[in-house]
Amino acid sequence: MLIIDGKKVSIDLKSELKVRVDEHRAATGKVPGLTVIIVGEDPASQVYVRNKAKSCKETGMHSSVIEMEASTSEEALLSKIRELNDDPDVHGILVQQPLPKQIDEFAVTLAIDPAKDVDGFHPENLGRLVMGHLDKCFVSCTPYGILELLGRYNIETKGRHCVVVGRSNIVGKPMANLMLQKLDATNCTVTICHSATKDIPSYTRQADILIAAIGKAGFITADMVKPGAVVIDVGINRIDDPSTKSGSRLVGDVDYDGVSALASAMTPVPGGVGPMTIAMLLKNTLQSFERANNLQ
Ligand SMILES: Nc1nc(=O)c2c([nH]1)NC[C@@H]1CN(c3ccc(C(=O)N[C@@H](CCC(=O)O)C(=O)O)cc3)C=[N+]21
Ligand SMILES: [Mg+2]
Repeated sequence: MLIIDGKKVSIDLKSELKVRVDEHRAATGKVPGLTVIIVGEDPASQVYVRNKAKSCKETGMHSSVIEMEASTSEEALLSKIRELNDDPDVHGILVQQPLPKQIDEFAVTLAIDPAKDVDGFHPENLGRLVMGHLDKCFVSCTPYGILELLGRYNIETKGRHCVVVGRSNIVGKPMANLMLQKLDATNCTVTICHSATKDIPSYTRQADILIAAIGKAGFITADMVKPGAVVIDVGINRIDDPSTKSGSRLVGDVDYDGVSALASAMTPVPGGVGPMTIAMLLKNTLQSFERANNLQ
């Protein structure tokens, strides 16, 4: 079984991005800038925000983090976003989700300038993706990272059956629509399963490429997978494990030990899709900078 090493690919990709950032700095004196807004103090969110800032530094990009209190009003957040929309040194804006319940996530998504929406969540970006205008949009980072992995590992996709389990706006829907496009690492027949699907295993067992984005630890078991399938695990679930120092560990949506015995290739958790999500965020931020400065 081939382990699809997202950690390694993300390191390669970040060093490729650094070369371009260094060239831009030398030529223009400017570098791409990413601003992350975090509202409240969710510890998991803080870990991601720190990882993002660290990766920005590694690639020579500028990063700033704006921390707002959990009680922040929607209007205060929207006004901060408008300020960043107008700031020419900010090329990417990311508002960490989930947001506190007094704030409407969709209103926030709509407020971000689509040209700075490096998450690819704005309907203009998701709409362009669905219509296949990928050169003019931002592709949401997790699906984009999975595409990059399939491409770099030369996974055969054309005409094969891709089953996506999960229909979120940030993973399942963009992922399924990408796999439908006529590109090198896509061009699949696509099925989407979700919480109301009757008999999910009857679909997953038909998958040549199975993408699990359910948010439930170990949901995909060996009996649900066709021998030889390529299995992509998007899940990031922290579960209790008294045998570890921290008392918990990260597992995916796929039962790794069972499924790895019959899959032909598989992403691990951690070290699979997660690090690629961050690398693609930086790639999108660089792309935004290049568009803003007519460097493409
Ligand atoms: N507006 C917005 N955009 C996001 O992209 C976004 C978000 N909100 N909210 C939270 C989720 C989650 N997310 C992750 C990114 C990287 C890892 C990652 O690097 N994971 C490492 C391990 C990290 C660890 O050890 O905790 C891995 O899988 O190997 C995980 C999770 C981005 N998210
Ligand atoms: Mg879902």
